[in-house]
Amino acid sequence: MADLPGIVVTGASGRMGQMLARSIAASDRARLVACIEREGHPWIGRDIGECMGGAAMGVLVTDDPLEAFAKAQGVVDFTAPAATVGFAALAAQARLVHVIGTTGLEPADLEKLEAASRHAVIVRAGNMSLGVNLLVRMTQKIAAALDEDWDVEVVEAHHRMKVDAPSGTALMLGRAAAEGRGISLEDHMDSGRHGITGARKRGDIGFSAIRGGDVVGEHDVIFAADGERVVLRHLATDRGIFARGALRAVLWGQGQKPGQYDMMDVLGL
Ligand SMILES: NC(=O)C1=CN([C@@H]2O[C@H](COP(=O)(O)OP(=O)(O)OC[C@H]3O[C@@H](n4cnc5c(N)ncnc54)[C@H](O)[C@@H]3O)[C@@H](O)[C@H]2O)C=CC1
Ligand SMILES: O=C(O)C1=N[C@H](C(=O)O)C[C@H](O)C1
Repeated sequence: MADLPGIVVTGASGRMGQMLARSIAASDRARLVACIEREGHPWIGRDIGECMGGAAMGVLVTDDPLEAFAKAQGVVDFTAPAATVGFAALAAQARLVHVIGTTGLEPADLEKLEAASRHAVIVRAGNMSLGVNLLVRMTQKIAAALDEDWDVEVVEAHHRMKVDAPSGTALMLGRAAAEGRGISLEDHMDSGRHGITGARKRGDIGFSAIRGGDVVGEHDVIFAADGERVVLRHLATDRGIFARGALRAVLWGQGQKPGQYDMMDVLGL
């Protein structure tokens, strides 16, 4: 048991944090060694199992990442951009594998992650599920096979609490379509239409976001031509799919060379 990699979960009281803490504690391939929450959070100093309304797990929630990272080989981080950038610097110092599920990162944040990845392994993906990563590959292949007579639209739906749009997954899918077409997403992205937008620009990749209720995550990639449409769809109904991917990623990252990786590397897709 002591030989298994020790894993820290950040944002432990969150929707994903709780799912990750449960999944890692239940795994026979890793040990949950600490949970982190932000300073002042009511769970600090308490057992994570009891905080989640179950039996004690023997793992405390702390607001001190240095103390937590000192006893770990990996950290799984689904929090918020500012928190993730801070954790990346500390994980790099401690040479931990840092698995990042956080979305909504800006270019300046990505530069800081790039700097951290010179010293340690980072695995980052806007979606850690096997199904979505397969869909990304399919999107790339279909986009490569179709010309600009086929308009590409990415439509996503999430729960009412989600704070970023387009979702990380929608961006992965849009980027895959752009790569398939051999164009840059940044130059062809059409997001948040409103008012007199004018006709759709040929070759653009459109994004629409729905927010409501408790939707875990739904993504459609629509290829629309005159007279026909191809629709690729992924429906997430259980956050366990993301936790499974994240656990696989943190185990895969052990022993890899420092650098930035994604779920395509982990899954060999
Ligand atoms: N890549 C993937 O497969 C997935 C990514 N996500 C992303 O993960 C992130 C979190 O999602 P949810 O769990 O739904 O959000 P949430 O809001 O339920 O949880 C975030 C947690 O992070 C904590 N946190 C914020 N700043 C912190 C800090 N400085 N130190 C420690 N803890 C801190 C918050 O207190 C909160 O408990 C979002 O960016 C979301 O888009 C969510 C699901 C799957
Ligand atoms: O915030 C969420 O919930 C999710 N976020 C990720 C995203 O932005 O794509 C992954 C998943 O769709 C759930």
